[in-house]
Amino acid sequence: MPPTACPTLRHLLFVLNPVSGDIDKTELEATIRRYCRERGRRATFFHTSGNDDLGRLRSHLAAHPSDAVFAAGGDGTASLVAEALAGGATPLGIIPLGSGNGLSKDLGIPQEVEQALRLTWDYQLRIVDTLRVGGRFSAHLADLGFNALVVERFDQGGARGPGAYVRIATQEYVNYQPAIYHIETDQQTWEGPAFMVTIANANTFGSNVIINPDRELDDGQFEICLIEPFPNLAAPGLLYHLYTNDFDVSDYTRRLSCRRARISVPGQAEVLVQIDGEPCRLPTPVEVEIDPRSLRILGPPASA
Ligand SMILES: Nc1ncnc2c1ncn2[C@@H]1O[C@H](COP(=O)(O)OP(=O)(O)OP(=O)(O)O)[C@@H](O)[C@H]1O
Repeated sequence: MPPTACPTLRHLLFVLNPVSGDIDKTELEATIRRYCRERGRRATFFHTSGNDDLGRLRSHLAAHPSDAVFAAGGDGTASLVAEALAGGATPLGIIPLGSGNGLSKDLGIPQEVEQALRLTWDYQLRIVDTLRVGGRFSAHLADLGFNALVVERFDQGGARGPGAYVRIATQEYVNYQPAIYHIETDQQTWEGPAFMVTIANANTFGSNVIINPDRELDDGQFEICLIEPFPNLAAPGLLYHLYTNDFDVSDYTRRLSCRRARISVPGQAEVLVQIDGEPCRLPTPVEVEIDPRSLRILGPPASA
């Protein structure tokens, strides 16, 4: 018998992104249907179109309430469903199908479909913070600078997967010019050049780079994680620290913990930002604020 905090989820909506990942979605739909039927659950489906999905999903949820909504796609689909559910009582589940799947990894959600589907009946409910970055919703990580540029190029290109990301990152690194940032938080002010500026509600990118170690999705604060310009010779050491949970050890990193921040780039009226894996251009200054405990998420049970 599950604890009362985790009621049985009978009607599950799956939001499917037909173009994410390399998996046949017709077969996936049949797998989900069968899995749920065998366990006495009802599965229904909503397909994203790439056009006003947030508005369409909100209308669908208002007309057809369900006990949980699973995002079956990459980080963009997880963030879309998270935004539609934020502030409400219906929890988000994630079936990771994208290239990175950062939010699902941060939550410890299994990366294999049948294992992730276990969360339809065996889960722990988490209530996490979300962010507003320049008025846009973010559940996971947003950034300005180098990674935002790589994500934009990746988005514009046809190739998917971690290999394509690494190839683009290597090409862009050669001529990359760090910008100057002016950052005011509710705690402090910092100004200087930065290779990248990450606005982190969570810990880890889909690439497994740990940009914000030892912080929680539900700690009521976020971090601005700065990587300052570094000489080429320092790159391997820096990467090593980023992959080994040692962000603060490097000479080229610093973190600002806060609840509110304003980020400007002197001389620039707008700036490229990636938010939960999707690139966009935002007017400066970019205002960031936290919405504490605003999203319910199905994570693996503590015993998993
Ligand atoms: N039917 C569709 N046709 C074209 N694009 C779509 C469709 N549905 C969603 N999209 C677009 O897919 C993007 C989100 O993709 P998502 O992040 O879920 O998967 P992915 O890109 O494969 O994963 P990752 O970001 O991990 O590489 C959004 O830009 C969205 O507009």
